[in-house]
Amino acid sequence: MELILDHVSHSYGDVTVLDDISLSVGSREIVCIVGPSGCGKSTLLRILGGLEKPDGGAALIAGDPPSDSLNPLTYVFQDFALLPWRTVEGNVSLVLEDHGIDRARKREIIADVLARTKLTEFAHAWPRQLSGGMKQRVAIARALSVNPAAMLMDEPLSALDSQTRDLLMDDLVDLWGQVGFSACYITHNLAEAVRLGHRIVMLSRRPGRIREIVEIDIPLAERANHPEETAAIQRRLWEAMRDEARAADRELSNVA
Ligand SMILES: Nc1ncnc2c1ncn2[C@@H]1O[C@H](COP(=O)(O)OP(=O)(O)OP(=O)(O)O)[C@@H](O)[C@H]1O
Repeated sequence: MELILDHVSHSYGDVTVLDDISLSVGSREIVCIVGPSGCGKSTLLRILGGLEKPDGGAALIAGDPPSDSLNPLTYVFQDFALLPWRTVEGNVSLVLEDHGIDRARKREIIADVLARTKLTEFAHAWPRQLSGGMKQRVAIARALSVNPAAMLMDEPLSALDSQTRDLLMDDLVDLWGQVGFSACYITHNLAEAVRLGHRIVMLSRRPGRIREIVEIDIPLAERANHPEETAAIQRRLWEAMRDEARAADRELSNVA
């Protein structure tokens, strides 16, 4: 299954947020979207997920989701969005309800995703007992449990400290090696994009237009062993983005 944005434009009132965006997220592909504050990254993700209808162009899905997919698209948010009154297991089980799955199969799916996200021993813990990194693992386990064709990830690691973020990036790389998920992954953090993205789509400041698409052909699992190449890509992205990021920052502070 492929997610496609075809010449998408969008405005809120008089403010044009996205201008003529065309991109695709293929099967087993992680596409990272980077760009200055307010350039429309979250809007793009909502349009891709069908939560918002674009003013111009179209969000399309080509091909079929995996046959056992319960939900073709799932979101992972920065703030984890866990229910505090449900345990880890209960939070995952929530998204499996109303799909007509029998209890044994549900238990099997939950055990599988908790194992993949290294949460087995925390199955009965409450969200308040977990660190930020663990909470985000639960959110990722929950997203994976429906076997989505693609995950829509809106700055999933940005609420975490840098060490936890590094650990979770390693976990996401491992997970991708195991289940080969597809994702559209929004981030402010270029190091994250260079570590996790098969392709990086760089947007201009608002109205967001595609400035550049960078394809990284170093396999995800090997990137940690190529610090010089990845640092060079990150530097180049930052050089291309710096002036726009500064201008966007000034623009936003003027508004405030
Ligand atoms: N529902 C809405 N109604 C009106 N304006 C909106 C709405 N959603 C977003 N905007 C505006 O659209 C612009 C783009 O917002 P969006 O959140 O998509 O950008 P972003 O690149 O994700 O921002 P950031 O990097 O700061 O998270 C911003 O100026 C924002 O204030």
